[in-house]
Amino acid sequence: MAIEAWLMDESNEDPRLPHRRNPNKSVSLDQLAEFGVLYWKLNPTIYENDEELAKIREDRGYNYMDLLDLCPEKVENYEQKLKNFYTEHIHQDEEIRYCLEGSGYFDVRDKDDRWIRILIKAGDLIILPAGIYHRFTLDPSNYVKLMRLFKGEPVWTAYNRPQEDNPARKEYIKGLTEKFGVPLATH
Ligand SMILES: CSCCC(=O)C(=O)O
Ligand SMILES: [Fe+2]
Repeated sequence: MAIEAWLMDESNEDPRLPHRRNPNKSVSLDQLAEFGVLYWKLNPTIYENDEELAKIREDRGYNYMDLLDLCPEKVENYEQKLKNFYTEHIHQDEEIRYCLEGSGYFDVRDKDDRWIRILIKAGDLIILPAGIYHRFTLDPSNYVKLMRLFKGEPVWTAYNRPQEDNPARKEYIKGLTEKFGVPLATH
């Protein structure tokens, strides 16, 4: 099964609920790729010895790797971290996450500034481009184990919205504008 993504509804209910529209408006891999979100399906049970993963890491220069086991026993300041993850932000580098166990939601803004919700399950590797507004939440399963990849010394700094003067944001918007040739909602 490929990745599953959909346009979010507008309700303010618990973020961990699916927040699908009625009827559901699904978003395809091709649509995600159009605004720079990339995806691979891998076999999470062999991650320590996976040639496909090794190839992606080599091709894209991801020499850094660590594991994030997102549960209260293993993460310092668990509640605060979750809160920060769900605060809309960008980074100056790509965000690369590979789900090894559990599940969760990455929300990204599309080119029209609407939230797209992406369900991440074991085996899903996702790359968010530098400068894209996004956030993360656990789902009702309440658990995820993620591999974090990075090119060079890792920088996890999150810049909360608004970031329209941030060079990474400007670069991202420039790419979108060249592709779609339309003014974007920016604020
Ligand atoms: C739990 S990883 C995803 C959260 C996030 O956006 C980040 O770490 O910057
Ligand atoms: Fe992030």
